[in-house]
Amino acid sequence: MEEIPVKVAVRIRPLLCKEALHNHQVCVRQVIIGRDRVFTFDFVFGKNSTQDEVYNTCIKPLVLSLIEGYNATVFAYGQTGSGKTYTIGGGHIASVVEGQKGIIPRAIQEIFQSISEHPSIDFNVKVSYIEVYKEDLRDLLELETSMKDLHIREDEKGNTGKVARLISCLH
Ligand SMILES: Nc1ncnc2c1ncn2[C@@H]1O[C@H](COP(=O)(O)OP(=O)(O)OP(=O)(O)O)[C@@H](O)[C@H]1O
Repeated sequence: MEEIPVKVAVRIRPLLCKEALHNHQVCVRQVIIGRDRVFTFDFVFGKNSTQDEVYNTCIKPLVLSLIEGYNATVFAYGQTGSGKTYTIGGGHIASVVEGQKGIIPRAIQEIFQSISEHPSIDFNVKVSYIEVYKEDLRDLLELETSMKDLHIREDEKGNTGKVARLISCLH
């Protein structure tokens, strides 16, 4: 059977304390569009799922294939407050406890671990960290100039940078 190149995972976050206090209910049951278009997903993570589980199931295989020379893209998509930043791990990374770390710090750790295990191969790691908000791009690694006019450009082969695509986070 032909392998499907795009995989979709859905993650349901737990209710926040303030939501529980206001007696909010988890509203996700099944994703249905119109009357009968029920959607299925490659992975489903419930409210008790851990960062470790999400990373090991969905991301680790991609990072390992990246080391072998394949391209990989991971992005989070969802309405505001649904848990994209938490899952991607793009918040205050340094202050996050180990088990709570999201995709970015775990992927970076794995990439450099693999590089150190392959001393005979030359690796070139480039990182860009850009927030896409509506039509605006913001360089999160250069905050002073973050409001300058940024554009995504491709080289003649259509490349935009592997790591940037691996850890891109759409808002
Ligand atoms: N799986 C989870 N377990 C525990 N808390 C979570 C989880 N996912 C999200 N949260 C919490 O829910 C809140 C909203 O999550 P987050 O900021 O990641 O949403 P977001 O989709 O990035 O929102 P925005 O688009 O507004 O930036 C945060 O307080 C976050 O810590």
